[in-house]
Amino acid sequence: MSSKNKNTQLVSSGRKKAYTHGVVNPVVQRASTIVFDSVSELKEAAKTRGDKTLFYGRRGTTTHFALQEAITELEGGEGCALYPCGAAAISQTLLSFLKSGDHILIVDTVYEPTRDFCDKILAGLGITTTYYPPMIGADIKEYIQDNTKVLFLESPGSITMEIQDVPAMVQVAHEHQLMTILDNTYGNGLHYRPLEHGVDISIQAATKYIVGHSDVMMGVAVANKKYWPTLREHSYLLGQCTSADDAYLALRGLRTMAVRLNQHEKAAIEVAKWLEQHELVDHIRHPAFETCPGHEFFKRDFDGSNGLFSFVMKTGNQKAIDAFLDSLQHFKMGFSWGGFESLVTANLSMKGLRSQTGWEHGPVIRLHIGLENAEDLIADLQQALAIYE
Ligand SMILES: Cc1ncc(COP(=O)(O)O)c(CNNC(=O)CNC(=O)c2ccccc2[N+](=O)[O-])c1O
Repeated sequence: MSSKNKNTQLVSSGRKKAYTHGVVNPVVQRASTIVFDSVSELKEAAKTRGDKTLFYGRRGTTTHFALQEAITELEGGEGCALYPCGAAAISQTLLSFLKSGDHILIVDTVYEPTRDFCDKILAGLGITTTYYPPMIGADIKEYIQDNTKVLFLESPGSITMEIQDVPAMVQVAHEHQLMTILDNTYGNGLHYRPLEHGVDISIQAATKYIVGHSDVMMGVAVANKKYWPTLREHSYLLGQCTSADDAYLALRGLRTMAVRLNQHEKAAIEVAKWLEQHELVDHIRHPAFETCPGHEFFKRDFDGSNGLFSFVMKTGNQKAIDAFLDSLQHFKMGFSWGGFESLVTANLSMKGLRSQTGWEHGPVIRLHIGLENAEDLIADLQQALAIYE
């Protein structure tokens, strides 16, 4: 389904009368205990307790069911599991399908806490990880071992924004009976739907664009028909649940996600174009720009971009970076993105963030372009770059 049709879907999905009781939004149904009036009623509920049936708080309530339905439709899957944050969605999804002795392939540009989870938790469970270069494509087959179970992708990659050739890699993975999981926080279901490209499970930090207001932590994982039953049951056994209030706020964010993303995309391209011509900037790492590795795959596979991109300075040192960051007024330093506010993070190098790919460029500055006026953001960058040396 194209993104423009998705606009209507984002307004109408998850609004069954059973969830809304006749008003526009779902009710906020907070619960631990669900009570039953008879043994037969309890037995009936137990039969479908994992499938949007009121049974126990940990299985969710109608508020959760409404959000799960909407995100399942957004990503085009069989079912959606909810988690307390994006990192939990990643770690608990991996734990749902791996056992000691297994081996996994993780893209080298993966979000750093995902790397830490693999190196510090999975390794301790006897699960080994190999990181692969993001642009490897079908040559991923060279990395597959007899005990490899999962190919994990994140496209674009964190901070350096490389877009992967997902269909080519997924084809090789499936030829070798691997499960494929993709961190789709950037693609958000509106601009990229991994399951349409053969991926088995799409994960998002709903914390970002789905919630869209920097006030809820949440993760979501949408699986296809083959993997949904296991994901649903194992996320339950791992005790993964979220509050009805957060589910309500995430669904509320979803309703305006298309409109917000239009503005994020428009302003980010305007700011990136201004930075592209700046004498201190080496190149732009925005998927919609030819200077971003994998731009050809973005053009082929994505329906749009958002407020997140990086740019690379020709030169710089920590002192210059710190002075640049401190002088910014509208761009705030903070560990997240996808809300209405503009944010900035900077890395002098990619040391410690990559193990398979070098970084032969200058400092990387990552921006999240919020909903402020683009001219104001450009003026802010202009004055901060003026003192950069
Ligand atoms: C692609 C992707 N996938 C998962 C998550 C985690 O989501 P969560 O924050 O809801 O757990 C995120 C979180 N995004 N946050 C950021 O990128 C901000 N930077 C960090 O969180 C970060 C980066 C490097 C090292 C440590 C951190 N950190 O704050 O933990 C993500 O970008």
